Amino acid sequence: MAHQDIKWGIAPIGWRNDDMPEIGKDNTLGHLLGDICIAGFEGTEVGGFFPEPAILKKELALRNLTIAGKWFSSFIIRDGIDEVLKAFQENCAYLQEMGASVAVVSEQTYSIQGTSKNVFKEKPYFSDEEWSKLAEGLNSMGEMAARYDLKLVFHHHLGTGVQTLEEIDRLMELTDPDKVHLLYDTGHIYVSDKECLPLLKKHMNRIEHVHFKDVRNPIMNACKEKNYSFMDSFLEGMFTVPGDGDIDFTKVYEELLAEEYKGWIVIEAEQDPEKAHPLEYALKARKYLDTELLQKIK
Ligand SMILES: O=C1C[C@@H](O)[C@H](O)[C@@H](O)C1=O
Ligand SMILES: [Co+2]
Repeated sequence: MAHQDIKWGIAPIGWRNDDMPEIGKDNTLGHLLGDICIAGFEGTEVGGFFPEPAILKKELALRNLTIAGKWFSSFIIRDGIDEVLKAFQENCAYLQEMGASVAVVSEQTYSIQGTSKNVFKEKPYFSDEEWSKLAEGLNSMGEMAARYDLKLVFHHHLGTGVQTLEEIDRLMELTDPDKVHLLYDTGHIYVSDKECLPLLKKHMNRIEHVHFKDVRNPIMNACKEKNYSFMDSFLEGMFTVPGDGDIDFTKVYEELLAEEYKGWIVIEAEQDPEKAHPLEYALKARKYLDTELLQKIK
């Protein structure tokens, strides 16, 4: 048992959403960080609205919070690796300055996550040539991340070319395990493949960062029925905090402990903050983690 090896965070996405910047735009950094403290989390990930490092560091230090990582959209297939590395270097320098441990990367070439396309039926697929280009590019990015004391963790995502377990298998096979690690997001793999444990069991040795996102089955099924996009689905309430949906997080957490996972688990539940009060949901998550995971699982 090693509960103490896990750091618990909560992502800004319940307060403000980078995929739809108008959502929760009146929620300030102070409001977010204050809520994170009230709910008893140790840190967060960087949101698009966060200020420059000097200001952010002060706000975090005042509340004894830390930064786990930050999302980076790569377009390796579309733009080529040289172009991507220029922007990624800046991202890594920023994260190193913030004392983060991971650089979260998602390949967004052909992604439909920000479009009105049906997220359940219209995901893109890469050609063999594109897979090779992606893997080569990620290896270079992983090398760069390591130079900044960071681990590159790849984020599989609905509506992208790396969504299903089969696609994650392929990416893991094609990339160097010392350079490219995996971010395990329960919600994305559950909506994609209807289960989340097989990915965890198969690729535990590559997982270096975790997002706990729960899914409400009835809403997911309704969104599928209505051919909803990714954004319409989360606005409808497809995702929620652990304990409030249909994923059994006790099994997930037991497996992480059994495999001696060390690192961050970040609660990440995008919903419309007008409908799902961010602090109320952060407290709901905290209560579930305390009572069902931390106290019961030995
Ligand atoms: O980690 C994430 C970051 C978001 O921007 C993304 O769309 C969300 O679904 C997610 O899992
Ligand atoms: Co995620």
